[in-house]
Amino acid sequence: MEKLVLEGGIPLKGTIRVSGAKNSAVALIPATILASSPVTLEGVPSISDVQTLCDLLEEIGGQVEVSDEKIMIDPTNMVAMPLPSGKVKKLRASYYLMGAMLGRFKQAVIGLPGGCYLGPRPIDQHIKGFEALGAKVTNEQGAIYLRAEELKGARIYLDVVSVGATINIMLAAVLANGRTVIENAAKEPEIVDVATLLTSMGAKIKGAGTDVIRIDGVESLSGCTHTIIPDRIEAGTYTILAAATVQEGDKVIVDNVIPHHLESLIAKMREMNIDIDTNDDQIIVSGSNKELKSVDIKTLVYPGFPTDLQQPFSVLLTKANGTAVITDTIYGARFKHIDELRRMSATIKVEGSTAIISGPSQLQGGRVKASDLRAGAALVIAGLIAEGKTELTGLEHVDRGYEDLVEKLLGLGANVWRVQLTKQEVEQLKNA
Ligand SMILES: CC(=O)N[C@H]1[C@@H](OP(=O)(O)OP(=O)(O)OC[C@H]2O[C@@H](n3ccc(=O)[nH]c3=O)[C@H](O)[C@@H]2O)O[C@H](CO)[C@@H](O)[C@@H]1O
Ligand SMILES: C=C(OP(=O)(O)O)C(=O)O
Repeated sequence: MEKLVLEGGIPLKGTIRVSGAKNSAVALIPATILASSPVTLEGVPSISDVQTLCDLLEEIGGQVEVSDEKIMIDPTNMVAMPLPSGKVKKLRASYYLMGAMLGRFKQAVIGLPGGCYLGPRPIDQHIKGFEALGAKVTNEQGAIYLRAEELKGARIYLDVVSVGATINIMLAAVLANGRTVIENAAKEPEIVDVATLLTSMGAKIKGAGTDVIRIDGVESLSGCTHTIIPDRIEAGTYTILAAATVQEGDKVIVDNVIPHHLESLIAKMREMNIDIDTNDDQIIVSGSNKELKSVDIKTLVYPGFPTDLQQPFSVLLTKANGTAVITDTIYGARFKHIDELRRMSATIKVEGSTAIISGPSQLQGGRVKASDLRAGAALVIAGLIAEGKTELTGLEHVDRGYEDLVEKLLGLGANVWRVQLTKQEVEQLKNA
């Protein structure tokens, strides 16, 4: 086990490159199960969620070859092996094995997923979709059993706009007989990315990126090559980090971005008085002497402000003048990082699904722990703007979603390093 040590207060500048999107990669990898020949994915981030999914595909007989941001997956010899526990609990996106295996084998046994604990994260809409397509679905001792004689296209209205349910139903429907219509579908860019891969494999999908998706089932799907979109959440994290650390006269360039994916964030940052420009594939944050203004944010489904950037953004708000109100309408309990920020001297109150930040305050370095992935990202930013040193544990969460974090931060001039925890520190963490 390791901790990340961050020296606070160093102004950052230069260029930071964004990797392929975690939330696309973790859906595209299971989607390859549906093909009858090898699929190559390009721009795959080297993060632990990707590694875990590749291991799971190997467990069911897939052949996976990884080289330099490229993964070749040969699904030819895959079988409907049950995956009731073990690695499936390490990540949220293992739920995509349900849709993909049901689609290909008409049966699957998959353990309930893990991932960030953000309050309850039900999968009832995924199951409603599978059942509408003709599957019998049961939950037996923490594993979901799915079985269908035949999958038949259906009209499915999602009661909640869900990224996971939209993608999972697409995966199950592409090889079903007839037409499936998903109404009230999620519109996140990752859904479009998955639809693009499936279409290259031969699927017939219309409307991905809108709230009605139509899928006409086909007989079979074949291999192809697909390049993953850039990670808008990683890009947003570094844009926030840039605004928090760049000094007057300097710039931070966040490279390999689709700026359109981050319009809600960019608009809020401009409201705060941050100098921010975009070109085709970069976001440029320039340092200035302008006072940062507090803004309120409310997380919403895409294209609204992403819940995954709420925690990093809360750190930037501790530097702003005035009172900021953050409301998370997607995950009302996504505030575990706030206790740690308070420990670092931030003035923040949490009331229900709202956090109220009074700024500005100068954060102080300290020992803090990441409770989940974006809490970890938030605390990295906090450590970089704090006075003194910060030691961050819980890195297994951060490693799920940020490729080469230390190297990328060093590239901007930060002083950060990873250190092995002592036995005593490991004990202290276990007892905390
Ligand atoms: C691997 C992945 O892509 N994870 C992302 C995905 O998670 P995930 O796909 O799990 O999130 P959803 O979009 O499904 O969740 C949105 C909301 O719907 C609720 N819900 C969802 C499904 C369901 O069957 N029933 C139900 O009630 C959830 O509790 C939540 O309140 O989208 C979230 C919202 O943008 C992001 O924070 C996660 O980073
Ligand atoms: C919540 C997240 O991930 P997951 O759904 O994989 O837990 C995230 O990426 O912020």
